[in-house]
Amino acid sequence: MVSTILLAVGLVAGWMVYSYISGLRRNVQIARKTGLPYVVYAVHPHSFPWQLTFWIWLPLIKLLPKAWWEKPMIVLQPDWAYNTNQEYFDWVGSETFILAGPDDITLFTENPDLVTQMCLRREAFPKDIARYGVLTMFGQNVVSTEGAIWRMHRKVTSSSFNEKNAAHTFVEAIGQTKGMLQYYFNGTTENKTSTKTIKSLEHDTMMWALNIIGHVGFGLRLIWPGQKVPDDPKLAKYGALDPPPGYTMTFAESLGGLLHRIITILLVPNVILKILPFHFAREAAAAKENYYRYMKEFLHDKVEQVRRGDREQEGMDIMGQLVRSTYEEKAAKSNTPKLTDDEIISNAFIMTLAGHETTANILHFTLIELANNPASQRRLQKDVDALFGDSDPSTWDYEKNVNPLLASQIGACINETMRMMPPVTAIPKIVSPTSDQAITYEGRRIVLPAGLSINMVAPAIHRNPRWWPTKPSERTGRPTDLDEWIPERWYRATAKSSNGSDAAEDGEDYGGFQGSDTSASLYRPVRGSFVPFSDGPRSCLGRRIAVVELIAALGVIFQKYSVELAVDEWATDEEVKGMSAEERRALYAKAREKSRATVGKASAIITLKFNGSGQYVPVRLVKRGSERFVGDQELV
Ligand code: HEM
Repeated sequence: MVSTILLAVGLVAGWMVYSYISGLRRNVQIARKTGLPYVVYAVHPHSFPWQLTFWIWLPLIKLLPKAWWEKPMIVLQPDWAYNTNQEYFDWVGSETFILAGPDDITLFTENPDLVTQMCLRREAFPKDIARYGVLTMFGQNVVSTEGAIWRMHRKVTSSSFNEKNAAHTFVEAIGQTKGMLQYYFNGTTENKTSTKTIKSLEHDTMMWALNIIGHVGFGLRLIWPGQKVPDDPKLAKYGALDPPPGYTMTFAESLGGLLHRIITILLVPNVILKILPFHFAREAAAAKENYYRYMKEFLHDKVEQVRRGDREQEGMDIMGQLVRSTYEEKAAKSNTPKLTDDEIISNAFIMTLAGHETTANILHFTLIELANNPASQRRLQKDVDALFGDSDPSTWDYEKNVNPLLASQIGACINETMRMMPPVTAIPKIVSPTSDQAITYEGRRIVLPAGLSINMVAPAIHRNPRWWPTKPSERTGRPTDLDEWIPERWYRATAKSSNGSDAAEDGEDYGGFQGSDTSASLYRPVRGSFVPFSDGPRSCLGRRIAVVELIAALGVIFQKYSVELAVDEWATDEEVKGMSAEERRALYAKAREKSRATVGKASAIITLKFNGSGQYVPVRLVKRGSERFVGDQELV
């Protein structure tokens, strides 16, 4: 008996060693055959065992002499792309390389030409949808599918993304930003010169973006604390600040909980989560149950509305579009593939998620960076004054103002935040599983094997000094200023030379906004070197909506207010009042140093943010003219 067990254990161990060695050999051969630079690792950073246990191994590896691990270990760390940017590519000495491990092999690139080829040739380089399993908890959707199924999801979802709805979004974003200001100033912005210290900016910008997409996308009226709940009982259910009867969470809480615990929810079935003796597990299960129930009822109401032939008068009515594609009489009778109820809910979920977290992160980081960079903030206010003067934001006209806003310091700041902190840090593609694909790289023809994983490393692409105009940093003395948030770089002249990409669009209309992501009056990056929204057929469907929300919010906030870092950690308000200019300058420098360090610790769980890690940058909104720090040109 014992010998049988020993034999079985020996066989399993032998098989594991054999698979490990043969897997590693095979992947190294594949990497070598491409002719691209490659690195070999005993463990692949994307492998499941490593992702689960890296926190045990990394400190142990660090016990070895630093020279052995310092550079090679970069790529094994989560968020290396954001935390170390160019460093690993510099160490490998190439803008593109292959990492071969025993159980996986991936091509990493920060080369704009390659990025463009891979984004535009959708069938040759489809999306690596296996990486999006996390977003399919309710069913398949436009983000998580490929091929013919994706076309069906895209066709149904894209029709709402037009300029009429962008204009509607502009108005709603103005209203929600006013709501946020009222909330910060406890109901009245009239006589107060400053808010209290705000520690919840990440949460509040999420709420701002959720309220906008909730209304524009789904016709829901989500509100700020202190605002009136809508009279319509159906709408009141989603906007309520306390859970309505039959629910244990508000709609916003259920979505927030779902996003906060998304990995737990994906890995552990709800029946188990519910019986686990941990608060976070029960909270995760409750969030999923509550959200699913809200959406089921919402779906049910929409189906009834569609059957009655009613249509929303304004807004994108994303749920209506989804429901009509399946339930409208004509669609119901046809034999074309249709979305199931769970796929409708899944698409609604993904639109809500994609439509709020990303945009919120950009507003959050832009506000922090404007507080860190008072001169840039003053320039932004000058542009807002020139565009709008004292006029009431409710009278601002979308068509007249959208291009001037995008061409102003507001556009420059948004671009700069998306360059430095792209919400989606890794854009995953794969070489078509059915055939090898040739690419042109640095003038050479390279053949990539079918099925190879590809990772486009957005933060590195955005900071690559070969493709971005740069100069030595005035602040740090480093040879490039690309690791610093400097919106003024967007006023540099656009270089005539391109990266010579010969990749062409396939000419098909995949819906959504067709124009450029950045203003023609600002610096135009080489194609493929600025991809916060990706590029080509699978690029972001909501990019116009996102940018419109952001320009509206920054316009409204900075017309009347400035944003400053709070310094409570070092000095009371009374102490600040008594300080000399020199002392205030030193104090603000300390706050800026801490703020920059905190922003540097952001991590990418779905999108780049603080991810509930307890980190925050404290700020205050101050009426213009009453600033303690940022209004003083001599100071900063
Ligand atoms: C600053 C804000 C935003 C950023 C940086 C951003 C970024 C991105 C990126 C990089 C992708 C491609 C992901 C990939 O290929 O793996 C994407 C896809 C997508 N985004 Fe956004 N996004 C933003 C806002 C929005 C908004 C507001 C919406 C909707 C209201 C939205 C809806 C979508 C959808 C539906 C897709 C999938 C498109 C497809 O695969 O056909 N996004 N986004």
